[in-house]
Amino acid sequence: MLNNHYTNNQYTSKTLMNKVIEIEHLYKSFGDRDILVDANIDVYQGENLVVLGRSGTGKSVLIKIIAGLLMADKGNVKVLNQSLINISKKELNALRLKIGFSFQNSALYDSMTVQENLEFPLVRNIKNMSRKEIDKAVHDVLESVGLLQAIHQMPSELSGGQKKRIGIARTLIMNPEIMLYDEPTAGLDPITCIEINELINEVKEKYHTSSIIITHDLTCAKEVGDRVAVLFDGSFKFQGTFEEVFKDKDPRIKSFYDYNFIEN
Ligand SMILES: Nc1ncnc2c1ncn2[C@@H]1O[C@H](COP(=O)(O)OP(=O)(O)OP(=O)(O)O)[C@@H](O)[C@H]1O
Repeated sequence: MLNNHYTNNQYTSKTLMNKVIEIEHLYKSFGDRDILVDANIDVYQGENLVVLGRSGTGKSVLIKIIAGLLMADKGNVKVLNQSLINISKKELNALRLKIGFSFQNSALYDSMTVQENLEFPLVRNIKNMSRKEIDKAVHDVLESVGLLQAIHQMPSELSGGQKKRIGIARTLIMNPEIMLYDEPTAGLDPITCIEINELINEVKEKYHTSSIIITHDLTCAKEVGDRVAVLFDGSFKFQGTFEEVFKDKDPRIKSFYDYNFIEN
């Protein structure tokens, strides 16, 4: 595991310097269903932004747009100072290398060992790496996620939490500037959730990433979120620190809280 000493929710004005993701007046519909309707949100360098919202409100759609996997209908989306509107395929491919996407299901290749899964993005995207360099990168990233011992295992031999770690490692091996986590603690037991929350904070510290974390888990939101933004009816209605947002007496916030049993 990483060995660092930081305080969660360390959120200072120093963080609020550079915007790494800028979303202005974003619209996205599927057929006649409006999913994102004038959504506005920024992510600042070095912060963990947690996005909360009920099922089907468009949280995954939002991060897929940021990762260039879906196109916006309207609005401005800028990632690392690059506008995604009218971006060329070549520019998008280059940008995607700087974005790590941790999928809900970890998205590992079942027929490959952990080592092969981790090598895959390197071999595919970086030419001229020597065997020694690849081995070192795999070793280092596995050490970072605390799973060096799993290097020769198949995904089917891993627990849900271990798969999640390897999925995160596979994105970290590319040294991304931005991490997008889609429900990183979904389906995990409470202890493993705590470990994944710690890992998300450790990744931020060690890899200097800026991240969006989508979750329904308010403990996760509280532990990893420098800032929290809540999506309702297609746009962000509440933003602030966890404490600021959940101090709000708005019934929409209260109903969210009532379904999560955490200490205030
Ligand atoms: N490619 C697509 N084509 C058509 N509809 C889609 C597509 N992607 C998402 N949707 C719809 O958009 C809506 C928002 O989906 P999204 O996956 O973003 O929800 P979510 O907020 O992440 O929900 P959950 O918390 O349950 O994961 C859903 O109704 C979904 O069915």
